[in-house]
Amino acid sequence: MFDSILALFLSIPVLIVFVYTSRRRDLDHIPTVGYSDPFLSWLSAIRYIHNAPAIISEGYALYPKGAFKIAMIDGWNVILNGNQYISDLNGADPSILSSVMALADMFQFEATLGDKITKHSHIITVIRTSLTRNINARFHDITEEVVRSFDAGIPCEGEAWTSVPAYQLAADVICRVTSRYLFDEPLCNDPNIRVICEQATGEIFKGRFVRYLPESSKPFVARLITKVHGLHAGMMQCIGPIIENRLERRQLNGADCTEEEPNDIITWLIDGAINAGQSPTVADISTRVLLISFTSIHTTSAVFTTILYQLCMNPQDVATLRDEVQRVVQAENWTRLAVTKMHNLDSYLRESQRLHTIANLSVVRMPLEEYTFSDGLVVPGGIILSINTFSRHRSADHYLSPDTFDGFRYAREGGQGQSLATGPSMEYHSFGHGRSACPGRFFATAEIKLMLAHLIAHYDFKMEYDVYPEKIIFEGNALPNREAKVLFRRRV
Ligand code: HEM
Repeated sequence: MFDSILALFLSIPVLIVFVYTSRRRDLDHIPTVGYSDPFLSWLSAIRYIHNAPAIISEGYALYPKGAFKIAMIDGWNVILNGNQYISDLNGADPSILSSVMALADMFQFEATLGDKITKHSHIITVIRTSLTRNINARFHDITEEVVRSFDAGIPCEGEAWTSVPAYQLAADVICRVTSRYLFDEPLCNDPNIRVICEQATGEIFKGRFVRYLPESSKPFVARLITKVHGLHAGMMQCIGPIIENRLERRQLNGADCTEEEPNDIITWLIDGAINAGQSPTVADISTRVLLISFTSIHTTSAVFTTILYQLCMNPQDVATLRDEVQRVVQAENWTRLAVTKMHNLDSYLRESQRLHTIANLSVVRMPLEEYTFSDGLVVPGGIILSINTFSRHRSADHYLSPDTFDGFRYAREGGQGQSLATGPSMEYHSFGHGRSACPGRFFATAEIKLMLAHLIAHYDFKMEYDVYPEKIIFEGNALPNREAKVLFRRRV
C-alpha cells in the first residue's frame, strides 16, 4: 500500500515534466484555437479528434488571413487561412516544405513501410508519368472492369430494387478496377492481390496511432498493431517471381527488351527505379505497390461515395447528367475522350469535392528547416502545417452562395474555360496545391467519372433513407458514412 502511494507520488513530477516538454514552445508566437497551456491543450486535442470542422471554422473566423495552431494528441498543427500562404506554398521548394516527409511523419512510414520510400521518392514521378500517360491506352480495360464489377456488386433481378451498402460497393469496384489497371490480366484476378491492396490503406493508416508513442517503441508497436509487414510479405509472394523474371530478362537483354514488357505497374516501377539511378528489388517494388494502394483505393472510394450520396439526394441532377452521358457516348462511344467531354459530370465532381472534401485540412507540409512566409510568419523545422480547406471551400470570399450544393456551378458550354475537377486553384484544394499536388488525380477522376457515367446510364438509384448520411469525422478527415445503403434498379 505504502509502495503504491510512493510510486504515485513520485510519478507526478515525471508526468508534469512529460506534459510540459511534450508540447514544443517554439510555436508560442502563433495564436491557439482551444487551450494553449500544455496541460489543458490535451482537452483541446481530444475535442479535435471528432470536432475538427467546428475548431477550424472558429480559427478561420478569428484569423481569416492569418495562421493559428491547434493541439493534436501528438503535437501542434499549424493551420493557414490566407491566400498569400497558398501562393507561398505553391512557390516553395519541396525539399524545404516537404509533402512527402509530412505524410511519412503523420503515418510513421519508417515503422511500417521502411525509410527507402522517403529517401527515394521516384514513385511520384512514376505516377505522374507512366501511370497517368497510360490511361488512354488502357481505357478499354478499365471500362470492361467497371461493367464487370458493377454487375457483380449490384445483383439486380428484373425490375426490383436491390439494396447495397454504398461504401463497400465503391471500395470493391475501385479495388478491382485499379488492380486491373495496375496489374492487368491475369495477375489482377489473383484474389490475394486484391485483398492486400484493399487492406493496405487501413493498415498503413494505423501508423497514425504509432505517432502517439515514444520513439523507441515505434518499430515494435507498428508490428503489433498493424498488418503492414504481413501485407508486404504477401505482396512479395504474389508479384516477387514476376519481378525477378523481368529483372533477369533485362539483365540478359539490356534495355532492348523493354518495348516487349507488359504495360503495367511492375514495369513502370522497374523503369522508375532505374531512371532514378536505383536498383529495383522485389521488396522495394512491393512496398511501393502498397503505398500506391494506400494513396489510391480508399481515397477514390470515399470521393465516389460522397458523390453517389449527393446524386441520390438530387434526382433532377441525375436526369441532366444522363442526357449528357447518353449524348456524349452516342458520339464517342465509351472512350476516354467521351469521359473528358462530360463537362457537367466534371463540374459535379468538383462541387462534391468542394463541399464533401475528404480532407478538411490539406496541402499538408513539413518544413525541413526554419521557414519564413511572405507575411513574416516564421515556423521552425519539423512541424506539421496545413491549409484550412474546410473553411476556404465555404468562404463567401471565394464562392457565391458557398453553403449551397450547386452541381453545375463550374459547367461551361463545350467546357470552354471550365475549372476542372483535376485543377487545383486558389479556392479549391481537394487535390492539394502546387508542385506536390496529388499526382494520381488524373487517373482518379477518369475512374470516378467512368464509374458514375456507367451507373447513371444503366441504373436508377436512391438512398434507403432520404437524408445525406452522416459523415465520419476523424481529425482533419471527413469520410462518407460506411453503413448507408443505396437502392439500385437496372434501367431497361
Ligand atoms: C479521388 C481520389 C484522391 C484524392 C481526393 C487525393 C487527394 C490527395 C491530396 C489532397 C494529396 C496531397 C497533395 C498536396 O499536399 O498538395 C495527395 C497526394 C498524393 N496522392 Fe492523391 N488523391 C487521390 C487519388 C490518388 C491516386 C489514385 C493516387 C495514385 C495512383 C494518388 C497518389 C498520391 C501520392 C503519391 C501523393 C503524394 C504526393 C506528394 O507528396 O508529392 N492519389 N492526394
